[in-house]
Amino acid sequence: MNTQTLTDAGTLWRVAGPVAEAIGLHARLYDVVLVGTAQLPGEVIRIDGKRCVIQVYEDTAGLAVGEPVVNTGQPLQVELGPGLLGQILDGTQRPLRELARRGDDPYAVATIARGARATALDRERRWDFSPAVREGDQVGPGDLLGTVPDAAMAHRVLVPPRVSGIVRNLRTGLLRVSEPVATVGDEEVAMLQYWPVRQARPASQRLALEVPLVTGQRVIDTLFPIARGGAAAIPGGFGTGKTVLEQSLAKWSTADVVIYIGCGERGNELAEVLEEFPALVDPRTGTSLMQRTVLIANTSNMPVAAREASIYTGITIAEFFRDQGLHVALMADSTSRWGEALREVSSRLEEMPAEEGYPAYLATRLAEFYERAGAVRCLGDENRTGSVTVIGAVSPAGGDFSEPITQHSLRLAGTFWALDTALARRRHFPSINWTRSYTLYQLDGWFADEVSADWPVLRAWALDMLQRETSLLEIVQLLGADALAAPQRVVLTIGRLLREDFLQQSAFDEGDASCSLAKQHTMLTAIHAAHDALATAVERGVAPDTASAVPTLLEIGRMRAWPEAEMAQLSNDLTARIRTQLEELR
Ligand SMILES: Nc1ncnc2c1ncn2[C@@H]1O[C@H](COP(=O)(O)OP(=O)(O)OP(=O)(O)O)[C@@H](O)[C@H]1O
Repeated sequence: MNTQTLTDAGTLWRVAGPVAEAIGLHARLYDVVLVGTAQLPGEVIRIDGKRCVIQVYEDTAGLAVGEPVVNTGQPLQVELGPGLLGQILDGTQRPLRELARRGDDPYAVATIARGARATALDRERRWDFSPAVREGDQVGPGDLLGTVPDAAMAHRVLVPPRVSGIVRNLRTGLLRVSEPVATVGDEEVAMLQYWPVRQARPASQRLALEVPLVTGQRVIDTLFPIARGGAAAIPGGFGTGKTVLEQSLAKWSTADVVIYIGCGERGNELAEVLEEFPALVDPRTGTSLMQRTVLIANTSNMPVAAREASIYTGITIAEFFRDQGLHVALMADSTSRWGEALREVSSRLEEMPAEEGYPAYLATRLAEFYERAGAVRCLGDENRTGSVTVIGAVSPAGGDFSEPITQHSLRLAGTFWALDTALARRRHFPSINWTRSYTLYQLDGWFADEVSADWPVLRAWALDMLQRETSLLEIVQLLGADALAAPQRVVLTIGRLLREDFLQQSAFDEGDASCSLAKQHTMLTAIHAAHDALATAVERGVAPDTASAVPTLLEIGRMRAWPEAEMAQLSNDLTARIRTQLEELR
């Protein structure tokens, strides 16, 4: 290619939906360019000889051939620093509240003016910087320079990757994000740092995934736990409870920071998320959950290219908090809408479609996203560890799990929580199907050490009971309950107790929206003891229906309301009464 005829400013040649082409532009792949007189930001996604193909992050209506296209020479990057927590951003990190405020409507997400500019981090706000080093100290990538209070936490200001040297010109006190806090080697280091979104941030070591992200949801923690730093896929059809589940996870899981990417939901649905999320109360602090949340919002009526970028923007911000030694939970709702954006851009590029019209690189792109989940030892001498756990909702059309996004997510995520339309219709929530879901994370050791030595045995027992119940119910449907032997009828009774009294958990029940691991263990122990007593009675010849009808068994349904402090006592007491009642039967 003759680069001599190309310059940093080219000319618009063709526009098709979110895709534009420029000629005469000297650019590298993934450079950010400003398109047209309106200076709409876009990213070079293909270079064909002298033509640059650009995906544009804003509505391209009104662009005309011949308008200028200017290369910024930078890849798509995000601003990182204090002030991110509590923000609502779009896929290219524009602060929506700030932009909407100028238009006076806080939820007028879709009407933000084209080409509107605002930086993600406020340039005027001052932060109280307390240094943790002294001038003359030698520092390297990831070392702590100092902290500033941000929302409810101390935000660590770290030496950026690839920077090292002697600390000079160290400052203290009130500073703006762009003002240097120190010079390290030859580089001025400010709180504000940039990072290209399509590149994973470095860490010193990836760690094995041995600790769960505790969620407070019984079906998850007990049956299908997710590792801190792991990835989960939540496929579910319309109305199966994806949003409620993701909100419960945001609220109750043991994550320090939550990144929520609302990806291409309908405009009004997202408005609901924007209204609901700030109203969620953080159970740890009693203040708004937004204090430790960053919301990234992209509605279907916003440009598709920005939606494509949003998951990379989100995961880069997540890695930034991970590098500070924090545990981050990133939720994407939903990756299907993101995949649709990819499909639309690809079809405009006239690429050869693969499965269901998605581009052939769908699997690679999804993998690039999921692979950025992980637990790491961070750069720096503080011996910090941090993690990013990715939870991706998938909304397959018609609840069909054989479609490409569900199938690829399944291969990439270690945990699969399959939401079930039939369960949701029966109001069984969370509607996680226990026969189709699974976890590949080996966390039994952690639960045995931290909760109770018999946790793995109880968990395996519960899974087995539920599976046996499912097979037996199929027989009952075909042949009726009379076809079952007495011990099989016991399995049906216990399976029902497990489903109704253990797995069901309403997100709207104040006392039960979250359940501690100790309580989960106590509840399961009580059901297990009830099983043993019931099986013994039936072995002695008591009719299964008579045994299953003892009134104390019904009390198992009240366990979820037991106060934490009294549950051990209440459980021992109930178990003893169940045994006595069953022993008295003849
Ligand atoms: N854990 C839960 N506890 C109690 N009720 C729930 C729970 N999960 C879902 N529901 C009920 O199901 C309804 C639908 O849930 P939700 O809006 O999360 O579904 P969705 O899968 O996100 O739907 P959509 O496909 O429209 O995005 C809720 O309004 C609520 O009534």
